[in-house]
Amino acid sequence: MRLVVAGAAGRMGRTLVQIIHATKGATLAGALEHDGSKALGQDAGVLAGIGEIGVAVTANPLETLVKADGVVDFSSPVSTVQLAGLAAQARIVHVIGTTGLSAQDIGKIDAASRHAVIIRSGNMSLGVNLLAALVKKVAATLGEDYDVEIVEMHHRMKVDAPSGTALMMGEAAAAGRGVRLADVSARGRDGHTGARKDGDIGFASLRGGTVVGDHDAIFAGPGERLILSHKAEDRGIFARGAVRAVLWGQGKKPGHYSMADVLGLSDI
Ligand SMILES: NC(=O)C1=CN([C@@H]2O[C@H](COP(=O)(O)OP(=O)(O)OC[C@H]3O[C@@H](n4cnc5c(N)ncnc54)[C@H](OP(=O)(O)O)[C@@H]3O)[C@@H](O)[C@H]2O)C=CC1
Ligand SMILES: O=C(O)C1=N[C@H](C(=O)O)C[C@H](O)C1
Repeated sequence: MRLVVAGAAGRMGRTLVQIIHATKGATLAGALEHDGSKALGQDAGVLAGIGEIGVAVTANPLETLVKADGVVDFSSPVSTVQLAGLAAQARIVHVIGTTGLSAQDIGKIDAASRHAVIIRSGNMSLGVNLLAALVKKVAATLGEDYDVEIVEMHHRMKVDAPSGTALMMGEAAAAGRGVRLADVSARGRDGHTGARKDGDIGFASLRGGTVVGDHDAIFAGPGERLILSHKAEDRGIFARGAVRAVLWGQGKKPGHYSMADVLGLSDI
C-alpha cells in the first residue's frame, strides 16, 4: 500500500516514517508538511533518522495524495480537516491521529467519510483501546456512587487539553453510564468551585518534560478507589496502530471508523 505521512517532520510523523519503512506491504509514497515548514525539500528518511529514502517533504497535498492509497495524518486540526476533503476526492484511506478537533471539525470529517474510509482515534495503541473498553464496563458496573476522574500527563510541547485519550476515556465512562459526556463533563476546576456534582466526569491535565502519555481513569467510591492506568513509553505504539489501521482500511466501504473497529473491540 502506498502511504503518505502528513506532519512528516513532527514527533509522530518521524516515527511513522520509520515504522512504514519497516512494514511489509507498505511503502512511503509522500511526506507532507505545511507551507513555510523548515523541513520542505528535505528527505523524510533523513529527518526520521533512517537515512535517505528518496521521498522529499512537500507542501502539495493534492498532488501527493493522487499517487497514494492512504494517508496517515498526525498534524494539526486545520490540516486534518483539509486532508479529509482531499482524501475523499482521491478516494483513499485517511487515518486521523490528530487531536484537539472541535465538534465543527468532526462534522466536516463526518461529511468527508461519505466518500472516504476514515479511521480516527485519539489514541491508536492497543493498550489504550482495550483500557477504554474496560472503563466502559467498570463505569456500567459501579454506577454513580463512584466518582469518575480522568487524569493525564504529557510532554511540555503538547498543545491541546484534555488529551484525545482522556476524552476517549470520558466518552467510554459516559457510555457505560448511559449518559452524554457533554452533559456531565467537568473541566478546568479553579477557585471556589463548590462541591463535586453527582454524576460529573472530571478531567485534569498535567504538562511537563518528555512524558509520552500517561492516563488514569479513577473511580473514587465510598471507602475505596479503583484506578485503571496506561503509560505510553514509546511513540512506536501509536505509529504501529496507525499503520495497522490504514492497511485494515483498504477495500472497506466509505465511513467514519474508530480504532476499536480495527481491533475488533467495538462490541465490548
Ligand atoms: N491518536 C494518537 O494515537 C496520537 C495522537 N497524537 C496527536 O497527533 C498530533 C501531532 O502530534 P506530534 O507529532 O506530537 O506533534 P508535532 O507538533 O511534533 O507534529 C505535528 C507536525 O505537523 C505539522 N503541521 C502543522 N500544520 C500542518 C499542515 N497544514 N500540513 C502538514 N503538516 C502540518 C507541524 O509543523 P510545525 O511544527 O512546523 O507546525 C509538525 O511538524 C497531535 O494532535 C497529537 O495530540 C500524538 C500521538 C499519538
Ligand atoms: O500529543 C501527544 O503526544 C499525544 N496525543 C494523544 C492524545 O491527545 O491523547 C495520544 C497520546 O497520549 C500522545
